[in-house]
Amino acid sequence: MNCVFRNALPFVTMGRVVKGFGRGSKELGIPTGLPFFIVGQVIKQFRRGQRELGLPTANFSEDVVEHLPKELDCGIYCGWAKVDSGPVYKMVMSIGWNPYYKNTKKSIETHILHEFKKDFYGSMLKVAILAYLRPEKNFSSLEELITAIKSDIQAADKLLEQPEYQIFKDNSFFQDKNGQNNKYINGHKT
Ligand SMILES: Cc1cc2nc3c(=O)[nH]c(=O)nc-3n(C[C@H](O)[C@H](O)[C@H](O)COP(=O)(O)O)c2cc1C
Ligand SMILES: Nc1ncnc2c1ncn2[C@@H]1O[C@H](COP(=O)(O)OP(=O)(O)O)[C@@H](O)[C@H]1O
Ligand SMILES: [Mg+2]
Repeated sequence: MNCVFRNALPFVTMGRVVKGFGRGSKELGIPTGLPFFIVGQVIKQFRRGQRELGLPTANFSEDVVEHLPKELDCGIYCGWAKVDSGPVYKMVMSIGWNPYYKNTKKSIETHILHEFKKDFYGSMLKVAILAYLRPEKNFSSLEELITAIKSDIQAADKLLEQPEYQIFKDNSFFQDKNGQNNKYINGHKT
């Protein structure tokens, strides 16, 4: 299974920019290049999400992090996510160094707005990153970090209800064909 995913990675492709995505602006310091689609394997990290924050984050493998295009700056984002061939759910995502924990490696972590019955390490995670919420920050307490993440979740929950974000839920990127996405393979239409 590992091998199948590794052969398919990195899988990072850019999609069509639709009306309402005039957010990317160098003057405002907001990243351009959205929406962004990523698929990769979920790996084990520090387990702080579940154990310390009560907010698990599915972390992408190192190959995905290494091949992330420069256009996608560090920060907090939201969009849609799908685990293996499951349903598409809302998600919030952190891309960066987790300044509160002073990580030495960059990570891409997705918290899915759904209660899963069990962990899904090793699964294939697909994400459509649609909107930038804020830069990553340091906090003086764990409670402040948790409050900030909960506020991101609320903001994402509301934002993703808007029609220009809803359409991505049905994007062909998320559709399975023989267990694989055959429409885009490593950025090439098939
Ligand atoms: C929506 C969201 C926002 C986050 N914002 C920050 C942040 O501003 N600063 C920070 O240090 N970490 C931030 N994080 C990352 C958490 O610190 C991280 O998810 C936690 O350390 C779990 O890491 P682990 O998966 O390696 O166990 C954020 C995570 C999410 C999901
Ligand atoms: N709603 C969810 N969103 C993201 N991951 C979840 C969710 N529910 C359960 N998980 C599981 O929790 C794991 C992440 O927990 P976390 O404490 O962040 O550990 P790690 O440091 O290994 O990423 C995910 O890899 C996944 O298997
Ligand atoms: Mg995590």
